[in-house]
Amino acid sequence: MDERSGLSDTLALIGTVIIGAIGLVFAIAGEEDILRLQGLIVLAASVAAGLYVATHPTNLRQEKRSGYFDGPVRVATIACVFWGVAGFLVGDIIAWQLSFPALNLDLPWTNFGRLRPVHTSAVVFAFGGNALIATSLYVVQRTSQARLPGKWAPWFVVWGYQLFIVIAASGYLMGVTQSKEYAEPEWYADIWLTVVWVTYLLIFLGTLKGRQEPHIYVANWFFLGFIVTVAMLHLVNNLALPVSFLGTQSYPLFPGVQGAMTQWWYGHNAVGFFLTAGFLGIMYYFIPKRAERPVYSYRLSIVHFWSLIFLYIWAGPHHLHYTALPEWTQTLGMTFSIMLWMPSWGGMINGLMTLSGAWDKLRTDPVIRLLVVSVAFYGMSTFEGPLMSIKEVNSLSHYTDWTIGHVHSGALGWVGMVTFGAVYCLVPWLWKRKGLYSMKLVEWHFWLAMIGIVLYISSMWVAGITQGLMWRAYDRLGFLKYSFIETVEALHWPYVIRATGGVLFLLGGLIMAYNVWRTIRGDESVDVRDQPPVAAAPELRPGAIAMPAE
Ligand code: HEM
Ligand code: HEM
Ligand SMILES: [Cu+2]
Repeated sequence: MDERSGLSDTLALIGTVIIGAIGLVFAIAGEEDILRLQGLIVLAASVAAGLYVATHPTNLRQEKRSGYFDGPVRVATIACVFWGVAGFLVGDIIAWQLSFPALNLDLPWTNFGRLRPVHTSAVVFAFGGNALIATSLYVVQRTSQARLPGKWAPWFVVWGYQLFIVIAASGYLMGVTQSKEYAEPEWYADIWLTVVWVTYLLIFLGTLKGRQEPHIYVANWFFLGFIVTVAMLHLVNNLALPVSFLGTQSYPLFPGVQGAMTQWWYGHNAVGFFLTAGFLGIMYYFIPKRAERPVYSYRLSIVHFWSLIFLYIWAGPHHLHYTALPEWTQTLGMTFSIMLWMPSWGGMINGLMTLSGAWDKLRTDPVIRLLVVSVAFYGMSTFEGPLMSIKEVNSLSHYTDWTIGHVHSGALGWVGMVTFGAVYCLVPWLWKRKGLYSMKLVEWHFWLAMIGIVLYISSMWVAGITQGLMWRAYDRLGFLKYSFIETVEALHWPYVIRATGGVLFLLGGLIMAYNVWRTIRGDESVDVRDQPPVAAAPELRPGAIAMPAE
């Protein structure tokens, strides 16, 4: 064992001891049951991590010789599938609750209010976040021809992130929330995420620094943009003062309309950088790789990147139309949202046209189909978004299920499908299998998810527009034509249809989990002939990006 690896083991051990000590303090002195319980979880996790580090001393030189650092990527891939299924399940439960309120069961931890953030965090941060961690750490190594730095840091990122998810979700179930959408976890979970995220940034940058390729492939720009911006958003939006360092509650630093603006600057850019930029990184690697075609226009991909990040950051006020926010701010948000349409569609065209000369693969390879359909949904939701940001349209759509439909055309259609495609590519590559266990099952997954999405978003358009029009209907004397409860009753059937779509989408997710499990277990592929040979295409390089045949 050389000196440096000895040092990294010692540092890792010190880290686990510090974290374990913090867990112990919360477990003993926490002022609320939930904080004591979470302290115990942290303590148990650190003890397990500490034991593992202590019994697995490293030999860095030998590790380096073993090539890419893929253990953490494998864990994140499995976590993505696991949390995906969990998140879809909770989403469908709350969808049925909206159709049949009795399903709230009159218990605090099963009611809609607590389960909704469990759903949103599970799908966005746990399913989506693990997909991004897995793909970014996979892609940056391949396109840089370099190994992730450190011995324990990449493991810390992946397991530390899972711990954050467990702390956040257990908190929601027991009623802990700071009531900021998509940023519900309280101060202590936020601090933990900051530590994990900064480590993520450092290992990503470290890999780029050690790259053997002079050029930084465009997917890495998108991943880096996502990591850096999410760090900034997370820090600013979560500035808060805890009531007590041994209690869960805190107060945000920004009051009133400034608080609202900060929240939606965050919320909107969580969409822009988490759910969009990061997943575009996936698109720019996995589509060319799977199709064995160069990116249609590398120049356009660079323009796509810079225009996207420049425009997205200003569009947040479209979430606060007709509020106390100054008029000019709302107009600014609307203007930038409309401009966003262009780079978004430029990117969509770039993704779709990458298939030029390989369109037949759409017929033969359901994995390519998942990836390509996701790009089509990207185009659809980024057309709908600018439309909804126009104040006159928003006056109808805001507060209605139209927004929920828009969210899920992006979330199920774009984020979901592109992730499924990436997972189906990654699993045979990471576990060095000849192919997936079954392509037929991928085909099934594709169709179940597709029909699920169509049911979801079409029912929400109907629900949203019905709701919006009923709310603004007046009678001859100027009275509201409908009482609120009548508008709720009108939504029953659309809600049932949405929840049915959710069942199909969930079934697709379960099929994926089964297929992934059989592939990892090493079961003989039932239809390996129908699959592209694993790792046939050379790695994407700057030159090869234009010419993957090189
Ligand atoms: C089986 C699949 C899914 C079902 C049945 C489902 C269902 C739901 C339901 C019922 C809501 C609450 C709507 C309301 O408050 O009126 C919701 C909200 C939400 N879901 Fe899903 N969902 C699913 C998958 C996903 C996925 C994969 C993502 C993201 C990648 C996602 C992201 C969101 C977000 C961001 C919200 C909050 C929307 C807002 O506040 O405007 N969902 N979902
Ligand atoms: C050019 C791109 C886009 C623009 C301009 C845009 C614009 C908008 C607008 C105007 C709203 C409604 C705000 C309101 O009335 O409250 C909205 C909501 C939302 N959009 Fe988009 N959108 C875009 C793309 C996307 C994509 C690709 C996704 C998902 C991957 C997405 C996810 C969401 C979510 C989660 C919300 C609901 C936020 C909430 O109220 O909780 N958007 N978007
Ligand atoms: Cu937005």
